[in-house]
Amino acid sequence: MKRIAVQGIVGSFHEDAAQRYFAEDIEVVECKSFTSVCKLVDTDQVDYAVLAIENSIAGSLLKNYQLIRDYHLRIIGEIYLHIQMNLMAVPGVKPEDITDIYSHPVALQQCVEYLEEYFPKAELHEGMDTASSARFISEERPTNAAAIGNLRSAELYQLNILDKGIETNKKNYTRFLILAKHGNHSKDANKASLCFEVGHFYGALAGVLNVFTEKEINLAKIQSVPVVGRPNEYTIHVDVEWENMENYEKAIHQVLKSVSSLAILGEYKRGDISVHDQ
Ligand SMILES: O=C(O)C(=O)C[C@]1(C(=O)O)C=C[C@@H](O)C=C1
Repeated sequence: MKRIAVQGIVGSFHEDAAQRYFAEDIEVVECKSFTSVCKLVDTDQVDYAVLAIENSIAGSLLKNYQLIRDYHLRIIGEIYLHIQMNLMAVPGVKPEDITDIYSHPVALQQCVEYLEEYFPKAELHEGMDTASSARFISEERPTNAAAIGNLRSAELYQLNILDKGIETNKKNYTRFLILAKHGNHSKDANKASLCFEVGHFYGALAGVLNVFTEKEINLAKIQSVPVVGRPNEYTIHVDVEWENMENYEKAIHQVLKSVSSLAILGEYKRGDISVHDQ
């Protein structure tokens, strides 16, 4: 059985992403941090890891870009999940009783408008993940606190749903990457994640991006990530998609001539944003 590391516990969105991506019996290895998730892959203690990389409301998880590079991990796939957030508490607790709310920081960010409108005075507590926040509420049984998470965690930890769909925007999607220690060349790859650095002179980045245009490669995402210890310097991460693999290979060949370093983090089959709606 494949062993998959995720940050958080059973009932978290990461666990859900792992179950849906592999769609077979898997052993989920619960971790306390994104760093320990990456360490487990690096030291061969798990086969794969699932790592959130961006959310359509909260934006990119920059630290995770850095971790993938630091641990030299390979991206072998991706999955998008439609994220719905819910307010939950132990039975008997009413919205007017709530003074404290627990969840993952990214989940809290996704509900900021709702929290400002309905719970402007509540103290927000950042937990390891949404599911452990739900479990905490379930174990401690506070009469003045609630957690934010998915419906599955409410069910698993026997909490009452006080409000459903509290995220700021209903089109709330998180993209998760599937990571391994070694990449495999996938024949049905139609997307790649690359990173590179360019010099500080005019047109340096535009020159690289133009290569993709010329070769009819779609630039799906561009993200600059600070180089730690070198202020004002960035690694440029791009996700590119193609119809014709040959065009992609030619583009890479060309790009190599104008960047100071290029790493292909992974070539994989692109995930479908609408498939895994809750
Ligand atoms: O807290 C969880 O349940 C998670 O899986 C973490 C996480 C994240 O890291 O962004 C995953 C998906 C949602 O965007 C909210 C939180």
